[in-house]
Amino acid sequence: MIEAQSLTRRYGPVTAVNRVSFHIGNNGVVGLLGHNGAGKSTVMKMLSGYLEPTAGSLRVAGRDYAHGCREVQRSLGYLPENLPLYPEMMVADYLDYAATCKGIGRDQRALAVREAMQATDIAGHMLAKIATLSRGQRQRVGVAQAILGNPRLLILDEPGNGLDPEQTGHMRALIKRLARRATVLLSTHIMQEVDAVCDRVLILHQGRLALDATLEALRHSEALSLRVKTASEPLRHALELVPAIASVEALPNCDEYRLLLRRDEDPDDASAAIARVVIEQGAELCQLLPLQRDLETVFREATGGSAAP
Ligand SMILES: Nc1ncnc2c1ncn2[C@@H]1O[C@H](COP(=O)(O)OP(=O)(O)OP(=O)(O)O)[C@@H](O)[C@H]1O
Repeated sequence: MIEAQSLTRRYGPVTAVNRVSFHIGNNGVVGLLGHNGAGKSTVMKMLSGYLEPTAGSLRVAGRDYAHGCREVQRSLGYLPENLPLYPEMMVADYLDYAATCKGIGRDQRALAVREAMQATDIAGHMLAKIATLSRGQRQRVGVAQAILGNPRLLILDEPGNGLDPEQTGHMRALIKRLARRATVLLSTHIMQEVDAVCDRVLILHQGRLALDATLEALRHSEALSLRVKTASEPLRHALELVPAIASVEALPNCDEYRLLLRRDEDPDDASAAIARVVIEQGAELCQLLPLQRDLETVFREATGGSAAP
């Protein structure tokens, strides 16, 4: 769906996005992460055709942006960071207007507006003036205009902004539903959001792509947690002799070990060998499970040690 090659954008002397390349296929949710000023919004503005790259190439839905992006713009939905809404307009009128701007035909418009309002749970406010809406409600109107006409590509710049916990849950469920038939690229500062909805993340750091990986790969760690009824020194020594294990760490004040596997060891084979050793040592096995890396740590590593945004 998206092919970005050496995408670069400068604002005068500032290089906001620096030779960023990535490919995104059809469907699924890709999270764009990074500290404030990392270049996320600039990437999204270029993808939506709102900003031209200074250098590099961009193909969306098979079309090269160098030959114009009007056609693609009609088939994508974009929620910018600060969507300008017309405060004096009613929600339904605004969405009808947005549908017109998107080129949705008169006969399709009412249905498209109704579907978008229902999906974002804003139908109850359809006759309210936008000026009277709360921040979260306005955010939902913003998402509603982005999904008008069921676009195949959705670019959502911080869609969770200003939502209460209940609405956050609805928004995440909506994004997952939309991702069954569209590619969703969203930026966020919230790690739980990434965890809850994303299949893959792109981490930007100072305008460069610092990491591009699936959540599954990111979470994978080569460590296992072992809990036994009673820890002992002989058990620890026996574990150290298991060929698949690189190191054994006994956690203080509990009967638990953190076992780091050697590179490329199969965790299932290693687990079977560990369970055998525990039994041979006469210890009782309470728990043996793979440890997952937390996303905060992954983010810190990718951005050179600074904490999650
Ligand atoms: N119109 C502009 N003119 C000049 N510099 C800009 C402009 N827009 C963005 N920048 C600069 O480009 C860099 C990237 O900004 P961008 O808004 O893309 O970052 P971001 O990752 O979206 O940040 P945030 O998380 O704060 O929204 C920053 O250094 C910013 O100051």
